[in-house]
Amino acid sequence: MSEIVSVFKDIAQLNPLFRDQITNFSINQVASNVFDEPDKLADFAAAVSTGEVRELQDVLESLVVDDRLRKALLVLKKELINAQLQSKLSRDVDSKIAKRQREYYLMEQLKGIKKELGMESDGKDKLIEKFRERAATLKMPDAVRKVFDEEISKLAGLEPAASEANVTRNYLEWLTQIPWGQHSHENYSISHAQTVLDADHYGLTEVKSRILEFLAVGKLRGTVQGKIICFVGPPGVGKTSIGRSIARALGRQFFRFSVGGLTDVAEIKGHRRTYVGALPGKIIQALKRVGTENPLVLIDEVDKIGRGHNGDPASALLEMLDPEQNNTFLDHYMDVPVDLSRVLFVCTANNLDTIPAPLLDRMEVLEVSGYVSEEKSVIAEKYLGPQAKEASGLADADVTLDPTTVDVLIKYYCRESGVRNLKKQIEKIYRKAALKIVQDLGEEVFPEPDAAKPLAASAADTPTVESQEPQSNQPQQSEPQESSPASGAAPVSEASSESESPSTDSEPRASPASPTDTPSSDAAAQKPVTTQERQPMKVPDSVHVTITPENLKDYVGPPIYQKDRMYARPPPPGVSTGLGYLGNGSGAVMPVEAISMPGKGGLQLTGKLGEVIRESAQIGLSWVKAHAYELGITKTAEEQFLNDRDIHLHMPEGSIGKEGPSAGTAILSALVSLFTKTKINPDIAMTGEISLVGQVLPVGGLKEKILAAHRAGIKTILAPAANRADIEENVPQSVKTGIRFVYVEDVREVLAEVFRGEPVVERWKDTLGL
Ligand SMILES: Nc1ncnc2c1ncn2[C@@H]1O[C@H](COP(=O)(O)OP(=O)(O)OP(=O)(O)O)[C@@H](O)[C@H]1O
Repeated sequence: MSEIVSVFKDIAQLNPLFRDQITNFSINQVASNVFDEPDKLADFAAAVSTGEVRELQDVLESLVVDDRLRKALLVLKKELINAQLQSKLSRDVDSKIAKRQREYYLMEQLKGIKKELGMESDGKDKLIEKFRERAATLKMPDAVRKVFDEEISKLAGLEPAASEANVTRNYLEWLTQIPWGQHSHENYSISHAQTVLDADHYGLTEVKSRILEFLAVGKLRGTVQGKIICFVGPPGVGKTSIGRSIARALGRQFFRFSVGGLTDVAEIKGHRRTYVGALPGKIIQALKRVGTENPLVLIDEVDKIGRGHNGDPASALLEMLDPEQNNTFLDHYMDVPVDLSRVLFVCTANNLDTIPAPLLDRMEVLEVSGYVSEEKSVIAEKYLGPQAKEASGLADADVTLDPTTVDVLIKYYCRESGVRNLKKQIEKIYRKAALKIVQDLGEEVFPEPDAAKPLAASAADTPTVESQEPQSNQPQQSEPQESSPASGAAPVSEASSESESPSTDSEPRASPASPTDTPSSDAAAQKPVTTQERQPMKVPDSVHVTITPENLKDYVGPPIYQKDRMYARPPPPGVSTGLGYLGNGSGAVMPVEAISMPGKGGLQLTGKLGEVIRESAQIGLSWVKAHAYELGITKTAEEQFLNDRDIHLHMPEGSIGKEGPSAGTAILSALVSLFTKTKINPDIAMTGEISLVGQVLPVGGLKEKILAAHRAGIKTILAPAANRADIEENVPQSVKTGIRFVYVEDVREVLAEVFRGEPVVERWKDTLGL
């Protein structure tokens, strides 16, 4: 019974909503189906419809409750709930629709009013008009024009707020910002190019003349299309900056990007438009940035391009650079062919070995080799020094970097083949000099007028102070402005020239000045803001600074290299001098050290040596063992040698990896020197691969090795005979000056030269045929 009562209660609570419509009808229906006592129907219906619980209970008690009634009542309750829900839903929907309609109606009215007033046209129309205007100025190829038209009509049909409209709009932005058919006027004048190249770089004669040849061909052909120049050389020799100079000489726009460590193809070919945040690749971005179809694009570090899981960027680069296919370069984002054939591509690399072969094949390689000390000092004097002086604000000051100081810098601070480090040191010197001058002369000579004024303004809490200040300064500034060249007036002129810009600024900005002043009632809480430009300050003529070798330490700290050479002269037996070629494209003088100690005939190798160089050491040792008697190491041909001793061979500067076979002759000489207890003259350096029977085989990287030897003051170089032509033809005479070259085919010739006049050679004269 209690269950029935609770159902009745529920019905009674739901009921008032449906009093007039559903309830009576349903109850009558249910009642007529369920109850046998028709006279009680009316009472029941009335009780339910009024929701009077007590009455309901009374009615209920007077009824026979059975299963039929229970079921009937549950059906009734369900019906009521459904009906209530439906009515609620339809009411909600109705009110929402009404609200939308109202909003739409009002918005349309608003648009109409704005249009009438000429306040704003439809944003989309404006956008489409902008794209059309842009496209009209471009010479789009037909295929591109077709895509453009399609995209425009697509945009026109889209609701501006739709995400698809955003994608289309971005695409059209890019499509209309590619400089179709727009190019800068090119200048193939040889004399102009010569002037520009000489103004930017010292030396590099070979590179410059190759560039001029390239221009001459361009002049005759009317184009330099189909050429990819690649500058190869050690770091800091000017590969990137000469690329910039070529652009300047040709009158082309310049864009540079580096592909070092790049692993994602999308960086070059772009993302597909379907991705969120998709962008075109670097070259399309370059075209957009420079706004011409024929820029010079410099691709840095092409030898360090990576290989990711996401495709092979080198192949994408090949597609971009290859003159055969780049007139229809397809960027994933743009999805229309873009003609890159007018772009002049210049690549830079430290090492040719790691450039993918198909790419290298299409390049015109120009070697930019390192500099010898004399070249470095001219570059420092004529280029780096003046640039650094100007950059430090000392252009007109009497701050002199003595030429002898530059020599000391080169010798004890910057021994590498490039000039980047030298440039950094020179910049450091001028920066330090600037600080010293400012500190020594003090704030009276170089006052901070700007900082003082806003502070005073806020302290005095008068908004007018600031606007008065420029006025009061205005008359002052005109006198010292003229007298600024006068020595004593320098600091004053600076103070006044600072205030010159506010005075010119203050007039047109008189009105914006007052709003900034208004809130200055609580000026303490406000950060002082200014539109004034700082003016450079002049160093008084009374200041004279000379950087000499003696005071150099105050500017750049103690020397990095303490000695001219690694060893005191002459080094002990077991030390020879090799010439190495480092992975970054520069050469280096690399000593080889060998010692022996009690042991069992083992060979220990250290100095971060690669597989091939370890093999060279094994070959060298085997050769020495095999010829121990002839060399005078053993007394008889049968005598066992090295049974009770170990050898340790080391190549200093262990942090630098050493690869390749070219240290063979130096290793062998070090071993012979060790066993015969004969010293080797450190002025002799050598390079060459050795074979087991004692042949000396050709090696690479000679130009850089000779440059390094030149910088280290080496007097004699022993090189493989097979490299003679390479050295005589390809290495500039200036680099070879002062060095004697000995070309060798066999290790015996090496030993004869290295130990000339020593007992080891005397003993061996017959075998050597001396
Ligand atoms: N012959 C030169 N004359 C004048 N300045 C030079 C010369 N060679 C190099 N420089 C200067 O040295 C600096 C370093 O050059 P740059 O950056 O072009 O070196 P890089 O060869 O591209 O090095 P990396 O391989 O590390 O990229 C530049 O400021 C450049 O102007």
